[in-house]
Amino acid sequence: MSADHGTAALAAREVVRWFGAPTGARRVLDAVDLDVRAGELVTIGGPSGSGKSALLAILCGFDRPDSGTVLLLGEPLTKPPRWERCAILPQSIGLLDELTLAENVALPIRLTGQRTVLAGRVAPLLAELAVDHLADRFPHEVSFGQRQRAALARALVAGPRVLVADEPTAHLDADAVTTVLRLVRGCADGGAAVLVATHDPRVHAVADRTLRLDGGRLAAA
Ligand SMILES: Nc1ncnc2c1ncn2[C@@H]1O[C@H](COP(=O)(O)OP(=O)(O)OP(=O)(O)O)[C@@H](O)[C@H]1O
Repeated sequence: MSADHGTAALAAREVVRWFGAPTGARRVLDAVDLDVRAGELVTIGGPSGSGKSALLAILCGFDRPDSGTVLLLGEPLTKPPRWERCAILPQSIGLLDELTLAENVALPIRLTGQRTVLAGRVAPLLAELAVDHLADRFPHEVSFGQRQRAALARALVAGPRVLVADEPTAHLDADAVTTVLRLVRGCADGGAAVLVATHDPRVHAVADRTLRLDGGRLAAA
C-alpha cells in the first residue's frame, strides 16, 4: 500500500488468484498490491474466507499467483525461498511428523551457512515459548498450541529478513500470546519485515500498520 516501493523487503504487485475453476471460479485475490518494509510489522485482517491465507501462501512462495508479481528483498519470487530470507508460520503449522520438535526447529539452520552459530538458538527459543520440556517429543505427541509455538521457533531460528505468520496466536493461552507478540514485534524491531494475518485484536494492537482484505482487495483498515 505504500508508495515507497524502493525499500520494501516484501512486495506484491497486482497479484491475482482464482479458485474453483472451471466451474464456480472466484477471483479470491483481485490485483492485490502490498509493501512491507524492513523493521515494519504489518497485520492483515478481514473476514474468514477473504483470502488472507491464500495471499500469504503466494507471498512466501508456497503457491503461485495466476498473474502479478511478488518481490522478496527486491527480487521476483519464483520458488520457495530459503528460510533465512523468508520464514513462514503457516496456519497448518507444517512440522515434519518424523522429527522431534527440537529437530523441526533446527531444520532451517541446516540450510544456512551458519550451522554452529545458530544451533545455540534452538534451546533458548523453545524455552522462551515454553515448549523446551517437549523438545524430544514428536508433533503428534503434543497439543496444537504447542506445535504452533514450535513452528514459530522454527520460523525465527535463522533470523529471517522477512517473517510471514498466519494466525500465530490462534489456539494459545494469554501467557503464550504475550510471548508470541513480544517475539513477533521483536523480530520487526530487529530489522525484519513482518507480515501477520490475524483475527486477533491483540496482534493488530502491536502493528505499525493494519490492512484489511475484503472482496479480493487489500486496503488500509
Ligand atoms: N486450494 C483451494 N482451492 C479452492 N478454493 C480455495 C483453495 N484455498 C482456498 N480456497 C478458497 O479461497 C477463499 C480464501 O481462503 P483463505 O483460506 O485464504 O481465507 P482466509 O481469509 O485465510 O480465512 P480464515 O480467516 O478463515 O483463515 C475461501 O473461500 C476458500 O474456500
